[in-house]
Parts: sequence; structure tokens; C-alpha cells
Amino acid sequence: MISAHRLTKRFGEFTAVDAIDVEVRRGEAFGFLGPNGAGKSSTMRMIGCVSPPTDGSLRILGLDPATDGPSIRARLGVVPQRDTLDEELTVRENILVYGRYFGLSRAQVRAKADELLEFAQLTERANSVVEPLSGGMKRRLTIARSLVNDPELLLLDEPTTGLDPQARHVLWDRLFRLKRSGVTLVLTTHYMDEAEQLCDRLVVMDGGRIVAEGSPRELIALHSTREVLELRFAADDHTPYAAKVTDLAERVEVLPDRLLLYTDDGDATAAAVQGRGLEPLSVLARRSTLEDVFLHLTGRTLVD
Ligand SMILES: Nc1ncnc2c1ncn2[C@@H]1O[C@H](COP(=O)(O)OP(=O)(O)OP(=O)(O)O)[C@@H](O)[C@H]1O
Repeated sequence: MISAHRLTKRFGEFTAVDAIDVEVRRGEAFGFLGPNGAGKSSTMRMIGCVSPPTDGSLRILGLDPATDGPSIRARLGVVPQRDTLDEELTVRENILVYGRYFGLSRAQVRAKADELLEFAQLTERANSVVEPLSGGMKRRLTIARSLVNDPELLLLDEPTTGLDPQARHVLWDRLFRLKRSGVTLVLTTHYMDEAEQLCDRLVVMDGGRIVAEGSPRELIALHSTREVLELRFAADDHTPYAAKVTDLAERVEVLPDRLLLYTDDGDATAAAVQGRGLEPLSVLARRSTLEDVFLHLTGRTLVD
């Protein structure tokens, strides 16, 4: 579906996307995970044929965006980072107007709108204007609208940023159904839980480069331990405590408010910490996540 080789985007002297290689297969959910400024949106804009690459090669659906932009865009759905709905129109009208851009007849687009409103769980709001809808509803409408041309490939730039946890779960459920129906999903996110929930495969991006690639499970197995023990002490600086536990774990990370001890058995490590007479305010043993992978690879957290 997407084949990029040494894909590069420069703005003047600044390199936002630095010679990345990406292959996305039909039917998979593929993610770009990275913090703000990693180059995810710039990559998506090149894939969406709205921003030409500075260098490297890019094929979307086997076609070249430089010469086949319109035919590629006709087969894509795009959900931009910020909703671009027409707030004064009704929910249904937003879909109708968009469908007409793709050359659907009035009857076709009306039938399609009913189907998409149902999918987005917005049938009851079909005739209300967009402006007073919740953030989650607006996002679902933006996704419904992007599906009006039955795209083979759906691009989603930070689909759940700014939504509350419940709205995020509703959206993940809709995206999961889309994937099951055969749509290839490509999304960017800086939420590790979103990447873990939705993506079959992902690349971790930082500073315009790809620093790791694989399934969430593979990335965790390769770059982290099975479990992590989080220790919080009553101190402004956790650095002095790190030295006291460094031999109890494979690796210790110092964050401003806690220590992370990378270990295959969190409970056993917690017992060893207690055995040293250290008295943390809180102790939490958990499984490793993609956040731990990112921290290990870059020395930074995904969300500051
Ligand atoms: N049109 C532009 N002109 C100059 N610099 C740009 C332009 N677009 C993006 N950049 C820069 O390129 C870098 C990557 O931006 P990009 O938006 O691709 O990152 P991102 O990973 O999507 O982050 P975000 O989540 O903030 O969108 C940033 O440093 C940004 O300031």
C-alpha cells in the first residue's frame, strides 16, 4: 500500500523527515509513534500527496504521488490532526458536501451518509449542527466523512489527541471495526497505549528518523524487560536512590518523580528493595510498555 525508500522532507536547512524506509501492507494497521516534532505529520502529509518529498522515493498504492496525486487521493481517506468540519452545517450535510467532492450522485451520497452516520454512532445527531458536539463526536464525524469514497487506505493523524479516555475507547472500537472490514489503517500517535491497542506494526520516530520497527510485542521483547518496578520516594531528586538499587535490576531510569527498575520479576525486585531498608512512598510492578521502549531508545519520554 505504501512503499517509501529514503523518504526525506526538508524545510530550508531543517530536516523534518530524514531518509526513512517504510513498507505498509494491505489490511494491516500501521503506526508512527513518536513525540511532538518527530516528523510524523510531515510524513503523513507526503503520504497523503499534499506535500511533495524533498528526496527519496515514495509509492502509494503502487502509484507515484508526483504524477498520480489525484488518482491516489481518490482512493485515500484522510483524517487530519485538527477537525476541519464545517461547523455551521449539520452532521449529515458535512458528509453530503464531502461526498459531492468525490463525484458521487445525490442518491448515492445520501445512502452513503446514512450508512456512515450509523457506523459513527451519530444517527441521532444527524440533523444537529456540528458546533455543539463533543470532541469525540466531532472526531467520529471526521472519520465518517473520510470514508465517503470507500477508501482502501485511511490516514489518521493523531486520531485521539485531546479526547477523554471514554471517547478514545469508543474511537478505537470504530477503528478496529474498520480494520476488520479490510481497510488499511496508517496512523500517527504519541500515545503508547493507542499504538499498542491499534497497531499490528509500527515504527518509532524521533528527530525525523526511525529508531525501531516491529510489532508492539516484538519491540517490547527486544528493547525492554518483561516487567518494570516503579518506585517513588519522598524526594525532589531521585538520583541518589538510583545508586542504591542499581544492582537489583537490568537497568535503572531516573525520572523527575520516580525510578524505573527494569526487571523480569517486579515483585521479587520489590522484595529486594524492601530488604535494603529503603522505604519508597509507593511501589508499582507493571508490564513493560512502548513508553519504556521509547525511553530506552532515546533517553526521553513520549509525552513531556
Ligand atoms: N511547514 C513547515 N515549515 C518549517 N518547519 C516545519 C514545517 N512543518 C513542520 N516543521 C517542523 O518539522 C518538525 C517535524 O514536524 P511534524 O509536524 O512533522 O512533527 P510531528 O511528529 O507530527 O509532531 P506534532 O505531533 O507536533 O505534529 C518540527 O520541528 C516542525 O516544527
